[in-house]
Amino acid sequence: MTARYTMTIRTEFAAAHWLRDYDGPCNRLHGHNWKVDVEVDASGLDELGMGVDFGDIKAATREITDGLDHRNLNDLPPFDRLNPTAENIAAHLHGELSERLNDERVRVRAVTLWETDRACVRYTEDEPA
Ligand SMILES: Nc1nc2c(c(=O)[nH]1)N=C([C@H](O)[C@H](O)COP(=O)(O)OP(=O)(O)OP(=O)(O)O)CN2
Ligand SMILES: [Zn+2]
Repeated sequence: MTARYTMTIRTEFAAAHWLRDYDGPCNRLHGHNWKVDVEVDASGLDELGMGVDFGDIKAATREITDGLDHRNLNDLPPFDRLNPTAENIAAHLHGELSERLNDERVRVRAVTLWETDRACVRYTEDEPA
């Protein structure tokens, strides 16, 4: 049996957005306090007995979300061309985090983006066969 450890951190940021071509009030500028849950898998432990230090996951996440905080997402790449839906934001965060954290032992498993307390998207990617 192979051990797998999944670390999860949560952080948040505040940002405005509006949805292009959306038939409803979300096509007007409005804001959310977005919550971000990041799940990271490790296939083993380091010399300290950690999969990945929670602090390292938080630091990598905040490095990205600091650029989104108190901004209008529609003004920022890639959301100046890609609709800033929870789906697209979660996928974007997953890609940016994977570049920072993935290595031979560590994989970003999922990013869950909470748009409100009642609605979230969880983004994952299938491993290539
Ligand atoms: N699958 C998705 N659905 C919706 C998204 C999205 O990103 N992905 N986004 C929105 C809007 O951004 C909107 O701001 C959120 O709307 P809603 O969930 O209706 O938020 P409310 O707080 O108004 O919800 P109530 O629970 O009805 O009060 C819409 N859909
Ligand atoms: Zn919204």
